[in-house]
Amino acid sequence: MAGSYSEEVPVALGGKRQQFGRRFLNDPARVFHHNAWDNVAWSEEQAAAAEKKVQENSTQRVCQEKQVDYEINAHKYWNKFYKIHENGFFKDRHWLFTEFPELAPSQNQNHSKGLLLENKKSEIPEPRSREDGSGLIVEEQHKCSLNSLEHKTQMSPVEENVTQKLSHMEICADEFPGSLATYRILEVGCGVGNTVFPILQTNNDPGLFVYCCDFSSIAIDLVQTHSEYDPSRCFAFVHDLCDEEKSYPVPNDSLDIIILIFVLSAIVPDKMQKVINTLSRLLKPGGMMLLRDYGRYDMAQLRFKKGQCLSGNFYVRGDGTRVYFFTQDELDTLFTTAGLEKVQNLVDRRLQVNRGKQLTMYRVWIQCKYRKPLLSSTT
Ligand SMILES: C[S@@+](CC[C@H](N)C(=O)[O-])C[C@H]1O[C@@H](n2cnc3c(N)ncnc32)[C@H](O)[C@@H]1O
Repeated sequence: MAGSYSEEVPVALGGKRQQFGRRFLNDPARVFHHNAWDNVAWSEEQAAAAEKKVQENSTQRVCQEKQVDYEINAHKYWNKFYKIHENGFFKDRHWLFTEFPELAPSQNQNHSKGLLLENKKSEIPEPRSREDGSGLIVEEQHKCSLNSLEHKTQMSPVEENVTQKLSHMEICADEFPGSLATYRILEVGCGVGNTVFPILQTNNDPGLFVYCCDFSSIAIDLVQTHSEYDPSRCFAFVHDLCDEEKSYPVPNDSLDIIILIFVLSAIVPDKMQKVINTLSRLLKPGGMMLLRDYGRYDMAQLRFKKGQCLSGNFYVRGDGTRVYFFTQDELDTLFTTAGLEKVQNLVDRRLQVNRGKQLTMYRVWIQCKYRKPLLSSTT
């Protein structure tokens, strides 16, 4: 229900940072004057009508045999999707850096270009500070690096032993792609790279490395053959988020940011928690998980017909791909159970307007940022 969300948008409007744009529909008569209105309040009647539609379209569930097929062949349905649409879908990313400035945190800061990458073993870069406070970690790393330099000048036998062990660890660490990077971002369920390529274009931090994965090999092929795919800055790989046997190509505690954009909703609800737990382990202490996904009663949910419902708020589209519609509380539980702390959990209610056809479409998206504590005990 619209009213059951713990609304944080008004807080954001109250002076800190404006979320999701500034065009408000104060006069309903002006609805067709623009293509979209931000932070639209839902009336009680509208919320009740949405609830009724969901009850109606959820009465008849997809049979068990088909449900199993959608689960075990999920990657095949997405492969089919990308075979048909290639990179023609999910392109609208105008909100990416305004909503997630963490994806390009250093754009206004003075970096000495490539310092760490070029001189990793001999020089120590200046610590950076970040708006979101995660600069603290970088400063800690800086201190550690300085300490290890001091160790190199006068070492006891015990220290030498430790140093040998450390340098062995360094060699192991060097074996993963992007191991020399200072800012590591992983996008899971990246599709054809509609987020990855804007990040690579916009974030010119020489220490940046972007990992991205999807279980659709066709999508990953499209990323890898993209003209802007640069293996020295990016590593795209096929990976099923639900496959617990398969590990990620990065160590635990190594990522600054993990992005999930309209991907958690594509996963069967009873596997979501394990996915978030696993991803959470990959984050550095202080690292953040960023999510944008479908919210409960989004227009797309209300449009489903009877017979497309798999389980509560989980549906299958005509092409065999699946989608879940979240509440803020559900997402909060998923992230906090994985040991992360809430930084942001907002609902974005937008009214999109087709002025030609005089149609109104109520969109509901949820946006979350959750941070791994500096002293963490992740599951
Ligand atoms: C709605 S699309 C979003 C794609 C991309 N994040 C974007 O915004 O353009 C969902 C993506 O999640 C991927 N996906 C779904 N389930 C997955 C899983 N279990 N493991 C990895 N990727 C998955 C699909 O292949 C698809 O590319």
